[in-house]
Amino acid sequence: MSKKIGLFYGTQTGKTESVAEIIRDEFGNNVVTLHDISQAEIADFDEYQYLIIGCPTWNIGELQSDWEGIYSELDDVDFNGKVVAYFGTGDQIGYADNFQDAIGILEEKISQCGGKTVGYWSTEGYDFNDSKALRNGKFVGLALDEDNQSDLTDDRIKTWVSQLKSEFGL
Ligand SMILES: Cc1cc2nc3c(=O)[nH]c(=O)nc-3n(C[C@H](O)[C@H](O)[C@H](O)COP(=O)(O)O)c2cc1C
Repeated sequence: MSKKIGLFYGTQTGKTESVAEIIRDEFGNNVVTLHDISQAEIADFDEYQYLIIGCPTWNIGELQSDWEGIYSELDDVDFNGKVVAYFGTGDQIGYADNFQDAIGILEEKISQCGGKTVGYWSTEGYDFNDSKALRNGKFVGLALDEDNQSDLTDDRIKTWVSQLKSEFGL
């Protein structure tokens, strides 16, 4: 696996960061480089053809604050030719009407800027009312719920990373 993948995540209380590390380790072979979006610059996206974007949903349907801060600058990034996967952490019980909204918001923007989305994920096994992260009945990326279903996280990551290896063509 010689291709490089940049994983850009934001986190408020550390859950999305922990998940990012598990995803990196699951890929193995040092293919994934982590970037905390609070430390990253927009030019860092240019380094990669393959991207993984991680964002928790905060404040009832909002982006995590560091992603919020960089959101308008995403318009200046040329995502054409880039293959992009998304994962989020959220709380399907506490925020059932806005579960995982953040990855839906980011995917909409990045695909408008040319990114090709991969890594769609079934809604089977979740219980929520609504989400901006839905596309044709699927989540736009891996939906994790550390608040209510942390016991499922490792298996979900294993399955999704295996799917991504194939979709990235690694
Ligand atoms: C005030 C507050 C608002 C939240 N809003 C949402 C929400 O709208 N949708 C959702 O799915 N999760 C929501 N969550 C849950 C967080 O997204 C979840 O705990 C997440 O794993 C936090 O990730 P982090 O530790 O990386 O910041 C909210 C949590 C809090 C405390």
